[in-house]
Amino acid sequence: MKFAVLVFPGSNCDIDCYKAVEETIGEPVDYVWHTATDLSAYDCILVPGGFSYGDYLRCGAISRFAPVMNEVAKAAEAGKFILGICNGFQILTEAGLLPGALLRNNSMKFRCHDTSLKVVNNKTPFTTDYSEGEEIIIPIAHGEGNYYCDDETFTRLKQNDQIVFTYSNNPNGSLADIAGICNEQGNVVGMMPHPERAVNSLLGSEDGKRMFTSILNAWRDIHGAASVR
Ligand SMILES: NC(=O)CC[C@H](N)C(=O)O
Repeated sequence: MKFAVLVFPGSNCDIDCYKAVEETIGEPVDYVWHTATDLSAYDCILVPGGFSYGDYLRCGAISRFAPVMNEVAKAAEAGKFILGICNGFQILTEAGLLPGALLRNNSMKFRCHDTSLKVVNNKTPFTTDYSEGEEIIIPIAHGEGNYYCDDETFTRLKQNDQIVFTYSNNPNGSLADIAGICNEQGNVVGMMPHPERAVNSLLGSEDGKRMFTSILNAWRDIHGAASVR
C-alpha cells in the first residue's frame, strides 16, 4: 500500500504524518508537492495540518485551488482513502470534498491541548480498529476548528452516519461536538484532532496509531491480503 503526504507552502505536520506512517505500519510513503498533477500511484492521500498559504483569507481557502487538489478530487471519486487532518480537514471542506465549514474557535483563541474523543462511527476505513463509542485521547492545535453546517446538511450527516468523532468536552464551539466527519461513501475523512501526534506513549498517547492500522487493514481487506490486526 502506498501513501502520499501532500505538502503545501506552510504545511507543518507533513513530517509528523510521514513518520506516523513509517512507524505505525511501515508502508511506503512519499511527500507530494502541491503542484503535482498525478496521484495515480497512491492508495491513500494524507492532507496534513499546518498554516498553508499563511491561513490567508480563511484556512484552506487558497490551498484548495492548488493543482494537486484536482487529483485529490479524482482520487476521492475513485474511492481511494483520503484523510485530512486539521488544516487538511479545512482544505477538504473548502474544496467541497466534505460538507460544512470550519469557523474561528468560539473562544477566538488558538487551542492546543489533548482532547478526549468519542469514536462515533467505527465503520470507515480509518476507524475499524476502534470500538464504537470508545473514548480516545488525541491532541488538537487550531484556531479555526469550530465545525459548522446548515440544518439540512446536519440531518444528512446524522442519517448517513457521517459523524466519525465527537469531543467529550467541546473545545471550540463545534456543532454537536463534531470533531471529525466523512463523506457519504466513507472514503474521505476530515478531523481537527491530530492522530499523527498520538502514535507513541512518549508523545502522551498511542491512541492515534489505530487510525493508521485501520487504513492498512481496510486496504488489505479490499485487496485480499492478510491484516495487521
Ligand atoms: N494545526 C493546524 O493544522 C492548524 C490549522 C489552522 N492553521 C488553524 O489554526 O486552525
